[in-house]
Amino acid sequence: MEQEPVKVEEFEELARRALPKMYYDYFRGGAEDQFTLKENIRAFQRITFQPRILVDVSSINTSTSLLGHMIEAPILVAPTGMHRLAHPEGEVATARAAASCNTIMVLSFTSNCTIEEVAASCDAVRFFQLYVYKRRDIAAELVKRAERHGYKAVVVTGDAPKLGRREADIKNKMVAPRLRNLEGLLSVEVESGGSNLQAFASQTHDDSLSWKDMAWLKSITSLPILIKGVLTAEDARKAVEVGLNGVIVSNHGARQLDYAPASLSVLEEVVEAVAGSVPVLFDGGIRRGTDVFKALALGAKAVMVGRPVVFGLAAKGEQGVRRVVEILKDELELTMALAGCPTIDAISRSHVRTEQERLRSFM
Ligand SMILES: Cc1cc2nc3c(=O)[nH]c(=O)nc-3n(C[C@H](O)[C@H](O)[C@H](O)COP(=O)(O)O)c2cc1C
Ligand SMILES: CCCCCCCCCCC(=O)C(=O)O
Repeated sequence: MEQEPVKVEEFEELARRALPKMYYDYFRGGAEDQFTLKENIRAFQRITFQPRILVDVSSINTSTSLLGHMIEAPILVAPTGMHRLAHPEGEVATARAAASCNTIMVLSFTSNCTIEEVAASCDAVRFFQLYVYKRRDIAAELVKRAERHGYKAVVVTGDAPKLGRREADIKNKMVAPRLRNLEGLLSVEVESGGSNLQAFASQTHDDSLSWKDMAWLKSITSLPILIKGVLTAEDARKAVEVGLNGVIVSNHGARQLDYAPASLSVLEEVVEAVAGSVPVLFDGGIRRGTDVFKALALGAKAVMVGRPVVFGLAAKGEQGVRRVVEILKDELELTMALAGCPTIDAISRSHVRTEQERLRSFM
């Protein structure tokens, strides 16, 4: 009998066995040499703990609030495209799992289930991720639909003027289904000798999108707007200047610009740049509760999880996603106890040590 995974990483192998190679490669892959993909994981290994002892940790509380919404733990579901390639129930299963874990799912613009189907599937707080297409009216229409169906924030992705070069998809001649949110709005014929995702994105994504356009985005919605893909203090300051409501430190799971820094390695400078004016979220390489703790200690308000969720979905549907989030939460809880932090607010910068700090301590 197959053993139940005891750590999140184990879902990847189950997903590999469950999926056609083309889809598994799409979900797992990064851009080009996949340097950043490895760095996203290695960056966590370079941070160690400075735990405190003899703290009363008989009761641990992982709950926190984000933009006024209470969640059971600061672990969100990142926007990832096309969940029906992982499981027939697609994003509806993911949304139900997130809801049962009392956390927030960020629905991808490139979902297979529609904004409306996901909204109707369960009662939970959810955000909507937006790609801005050359056809601006489509963004306006989808944001309006998300707002009408109770989504609580817009996450605009800023790191994908074009899609990164994912060589496995090119080799596999990756074919994706049409995007159901776009039915009746856009019909694009894609002919490609390689990945039809890349071909589709290069026809549709607005690669002229700039900071100036954030005023337009604010004009089409009253929802809070978070910008996803920030990797520098400079961009974090611009996000605050143009009046956005949150910053997400992310390199898109290393699927866009290869040799971009590991998200974790730039988190602190972004946190310092925004100086508490808006929440800073984080994604890229979260595989353990210890990773969640490290990101929070470096100043993230919450983290988002991409691949592990999709692998959980591919392996075991809704229950698989639920287990992934639960395992991360249980590990976070244990880490908090062992580090001497009974609450999320108790996690501080002084609970972790970077590699530079460790080296300096030898001098
Ligand atoms: C299969 C896959 C699809 C993704 N699709 C989207 C998307 O539609 N929109 C988006 O903003 N980010 C997308 N991302 C990036 C994730 O939101 C997130 O930044 C990344 O997965 C975090 O890294 P992790 O996978 O190591 O957790 C995708 C990532 C993966 C792996
Ligand atoms: C013919 C339909 C093609 C649909 C293409 C969708 C592009 C998905 C991109 C999702 C994403 O951000 C990712 O990293 O992958």
